[in-house]
This record gives sequence, structure tokens and C-alpha cells, in this order.
Amino acid sequence: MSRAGLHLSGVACARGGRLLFRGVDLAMEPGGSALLKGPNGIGKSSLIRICAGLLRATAGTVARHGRVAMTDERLALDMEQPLEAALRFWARLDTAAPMALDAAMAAMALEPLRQVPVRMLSTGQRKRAALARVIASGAPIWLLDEPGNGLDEAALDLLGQAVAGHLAKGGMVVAASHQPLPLASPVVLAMQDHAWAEEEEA
Ligand SMILES: Nc1ncnc2c1ncn2[C@@H]1O[C@H](COP(=O)(O)OP(=O)(O)OP(=O)(O)O)[C@@H](O)[C@H]1O
Repeated sequence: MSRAGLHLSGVACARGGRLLFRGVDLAMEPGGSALLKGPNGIGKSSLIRICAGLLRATAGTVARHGRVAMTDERLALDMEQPLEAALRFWARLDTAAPMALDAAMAAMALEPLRQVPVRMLSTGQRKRAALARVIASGAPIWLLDEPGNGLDEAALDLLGQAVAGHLAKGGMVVAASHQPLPLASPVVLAMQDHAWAEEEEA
């Protein structure tokens, strides 16, 4: 079985006909984490989507070994389903281990909400549900776009524990965040260092 990993080399991104960034390198090995930093609109979410294979890099190479699980501001859960059923749909698609969803719901303190329709969940509860989907997936590579948004202190602690546990098991985490995230010693990628300057076009 090949070892999981995520390697970016010289990655550039253009969106809407505008170059956002270029020259991004990232080498993620088991147990590694990376934090994407930078102001609004610099391209953090775009880079996360490139890592996920949802957006094509304009230049450079992306080598991904192993499954990815991603979460961003889109919940991707059926609003009409009770939470557990909505999460179970994804667990089946992800061929998650039978007990993985129970463990993930416990990790995000979601057990009391099992039967609550997704549409009735609060902002922070929805975020915890999205994180439970990632945790249950069993994917080695987690791509987390603003995972702390809407989380209270207790939930941020749970996120920190989940991330630490994932890394300890040889998982990888790439996160974009404006707020401090409980990552022990991430590689910090300052996106402004890669921003495309207008004068470079001349
Ligand atoms: N589908 C799209 N088509 C065209 N341009 C887009 C599209 N999605 C994003 N952009 C543009 O790409 C740029 C980077 O957006 P992105 O969401 O990657 O930034 P970000 O660093 O994650 O920002 P934030 O901190 O606000 O979340 C923005 O200028 C945005 O308007």
C-alpha cells in the first residue's frame, strides 16, 4: 500500500481571469500539518480546493496519494434528514468503518442531536456536524477551510483533540484560518508571499 501524502510544487492559481498566487510549494507527509494564512481574497480557499482536486492549478503540479476529506462553508448535508441519517449517507459513500460515525459524533459532542433535522441545527452545531463528516470519513488527508468558524471554546477544544488524534495516527491536515487553530507545530504558508503583483504582468 502506498504511503499517503500531498505534494505541491510551483502551484499557481487564476480565477475569473485574474492571477491570484504563484510559486506555492507544500510537502505533506504523515503526521504533518499546514496552516494557510493571509488576508481575505488572497486565495486560501482556492488553494484548499486545488489540494482537493476540485480546482485545477494554472501552473505547477499537485501529487495526492490517499483520500481527502474536505470541509468549507458549504455544509453538504441533507437539510431535511435527521443529523445521524444525513451523516450516515456520507459515511456509506466514504466506506467508513462501521463504528467510525459513532466515534466521530462523540468526538464532536453531537450524540444528543442525532435525531434533530439538519435544518434546525445552530451555526456551531452545523460546523461540528461538518467536522464529524470529515472525522468519520477515515481519509488520511483533511482539508479544513475555516474549521473554527462559529465554534465556541468547548467545540474548539474538541476540534483540537480531533486534529491531534488524526495527526498522531499519521493523518495530515491542511487548514485555512483567520483565528488561532489548535495545531501543534504546523508549516505556516503565508499566502501574501505568493500573491501575484500587478507589475509582474508588465
Ligand atoms: N468561482 C470563482 N470565479 C471567479 N473568481 C473567484 C471564484 N471564487 C473565488 N474567486 C475569487 O478568487 C479570489 C480568492 O478567493 P478565495 O476564496 O480563495 O480567498 P480566501 O483567501 O479564501 O478569502 P477569505 O479569507 O475571504 O475566505 C477572490 O478574489 C475571489 O473573488
